[in-house]
Amino acid sequence: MVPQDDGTPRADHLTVLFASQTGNAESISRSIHEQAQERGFKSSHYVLNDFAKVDWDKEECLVFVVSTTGDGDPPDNATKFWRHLRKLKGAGLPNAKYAILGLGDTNYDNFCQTAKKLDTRLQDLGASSFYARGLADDATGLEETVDPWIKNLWPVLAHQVISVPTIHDLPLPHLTPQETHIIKEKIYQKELQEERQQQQQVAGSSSSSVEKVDTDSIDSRLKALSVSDSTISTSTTPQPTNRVTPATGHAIDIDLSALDSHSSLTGLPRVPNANLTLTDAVSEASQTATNATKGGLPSFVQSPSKLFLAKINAVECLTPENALKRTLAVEFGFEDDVEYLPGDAFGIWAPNDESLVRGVLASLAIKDEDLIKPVKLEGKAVKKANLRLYADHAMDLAEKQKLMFLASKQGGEQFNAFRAWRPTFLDILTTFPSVKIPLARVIETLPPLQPRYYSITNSPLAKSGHRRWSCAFNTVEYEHPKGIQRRGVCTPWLDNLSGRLPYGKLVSNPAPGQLVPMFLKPNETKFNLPTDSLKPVIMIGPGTGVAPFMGFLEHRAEQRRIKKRMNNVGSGPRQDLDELFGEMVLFFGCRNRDLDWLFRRQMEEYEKDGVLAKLHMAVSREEDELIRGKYVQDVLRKESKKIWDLLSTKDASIYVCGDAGGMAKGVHDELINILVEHGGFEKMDAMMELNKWAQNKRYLRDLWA
Ligand SMILES: Cc1cc2nc3c(=O)[nH]c(=O)nc-3n(C[C@H](O)[C@H](O)[C@H](O)COP(=O)(O)O)c2cc1C
Repeated sequence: MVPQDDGTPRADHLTVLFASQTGNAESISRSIHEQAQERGFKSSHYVLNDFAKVDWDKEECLVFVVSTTGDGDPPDNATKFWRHLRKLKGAGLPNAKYAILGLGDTNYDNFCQTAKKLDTRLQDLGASSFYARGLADDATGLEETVDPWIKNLWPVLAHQVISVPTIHDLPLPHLTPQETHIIKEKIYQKELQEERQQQQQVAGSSSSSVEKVDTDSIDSRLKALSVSDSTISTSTTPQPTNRVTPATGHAIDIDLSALDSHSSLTGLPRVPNANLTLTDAVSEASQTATNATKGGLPSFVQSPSKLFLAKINAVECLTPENALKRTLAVEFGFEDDVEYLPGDAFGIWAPNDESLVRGVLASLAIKDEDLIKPVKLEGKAVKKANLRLYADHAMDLAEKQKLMFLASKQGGEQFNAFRAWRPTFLDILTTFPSVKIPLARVIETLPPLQPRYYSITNSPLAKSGHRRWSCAFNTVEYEHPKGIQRRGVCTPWLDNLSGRLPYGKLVSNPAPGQLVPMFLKPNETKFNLPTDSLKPVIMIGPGTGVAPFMGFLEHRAEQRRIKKRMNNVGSGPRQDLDELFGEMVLFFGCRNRDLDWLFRRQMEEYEKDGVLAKLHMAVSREEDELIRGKYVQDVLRKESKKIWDLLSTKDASIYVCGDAGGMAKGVHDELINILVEHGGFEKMDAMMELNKWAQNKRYLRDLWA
């Protein structure tokens, strides 16, 4: 155990174990393990029969996800473990603290027997439970228990296991909002005046104030955003019309070989309760429609913080056709002033794909699209209880039988295979075309739309920075392993709104009149520039992980500009900029510099102007990759001496943003190596030191799966 700042001892890692017959417990436990890693816990994942790989004497924090099979029996991949557990004597596990999530089905007599027995046995062996046992019922839908159990596990786990924080803590501004305002007032007064004049001129020549582009010298900012040969144009993109072609769904093959026509299906979930009437749904929809015409949200959606209706100021495509990923930079503008910091993010409420909505309407023979708009039609988690509901509404007997089979205990394997296709709601309707579900039931059984989050890439200190947010993202469109094209919700929507621009093309005001509902998501960790501006900043962000760092760099450029101007007013002593601000070092990674070096021009300019002390590139698919280093962690290794100097002599802070998997782990390991190699730490001490830095917000990570 490791004593923490608050004196509570915590384990240094977490072990997630599972027992699963048909794959549910396995995938749930894997998801817990992956989420734990994303949240900065060191976590391992084992099937229970591999118990010998676990050092039971040392294990201090265990999470079990176990199902029950047969007649209250443990799954096959836990039987060896079960025997081992029976043989253990006395208080064999005095140090262990554990949590158990059981999966079962109330249609069986021995509901969640494995979980219950495991709980009792662990207590007998001296282990103690640190979190209430969860028992999920496949009859009503596992997710009803599993989702909240996992959600509430994290805060409890934080008291059990040490972690490197990855979600944002309270923001700590370099300048307070008041200071920002005062400085802006003084320095920008003239510029703001010019800007207002400019806006008045444009307003005078524009008939609609809503469609008016924020003329905050937009062309110059767009140019600043763009690669040098960008073509800037104002969009003539056609607006979404009612003539969108309905999408076609994919019929999914279901293997019925295990369906024995003589035996009956058991373990069927209960049909979800019907609470919503069509009258409610219609009134909900009319409210939504009213809101929608105002550019607002469906009425049931609670925006986590104040909602802004933003215009799309500009869009630019940052990558050419032959790049692996299509990356867009988008700038949104709004009329209110908003206080935020580089490192903050914003959420967007994007609508369902219009053609998908139309496909569903056509399939269910419904006209009123407002009714279907607020529910999530893209598929991720198909629920057995919903399939059971659809079976009740299938006109065709063969389809009804297939749906019942998928929802039953006997069809467990086929259900998992079906779910692996990630079917959209339209795919389900296409697979079972005779299903005609009443609209109210569709609305209440599908989950609501979710916001999507993006890191802000600009600074509030820049001109009109408090009235615009920029971001950069890869458009999510991919081929599912089964050969189906799948796409995200928000990124293709924004891409389509701007007419799917080619590389190097930048469009201002691409969707006149289109208002995008969005809200600020302030940092919850201190993933902001250090309060002490003299502290060096080491930024590690390959791919779109560089997004918040572009905000950091613009902020620092503005801070330097403000100081420079201050140097030129009044009679005080001149200050050397490099003495006022610590070094900023960026480690950026891409595949090929000609294809996906995002924000290249800005990075080069920042480096030339001294804002960025050094840009370190890692390129993974170029011939000289061996010279440069393939991944950011390779380049970190090459620069290890310099990094150690910044850390040991100047108290530098480290920021990592991007993929929670390989990259974050590789970087973490490399930082440990640096501490060992140059700082003389033992490996274990180096790990502890990094954890301490994470607690002190000197080592910050903003990661995604
Ligand atoms: C053949 C079979 C027998 C089952 N027996 C039980 C049981 O005795 N008690 C129980 O609570 N659940 C029982 N279940 C339900 C499963 O535990 C439940 O469907 C669980 O989600 C399966 O998880 P898994 O895929 O990880 O094995 C049984 C399921 C099957 C297919």
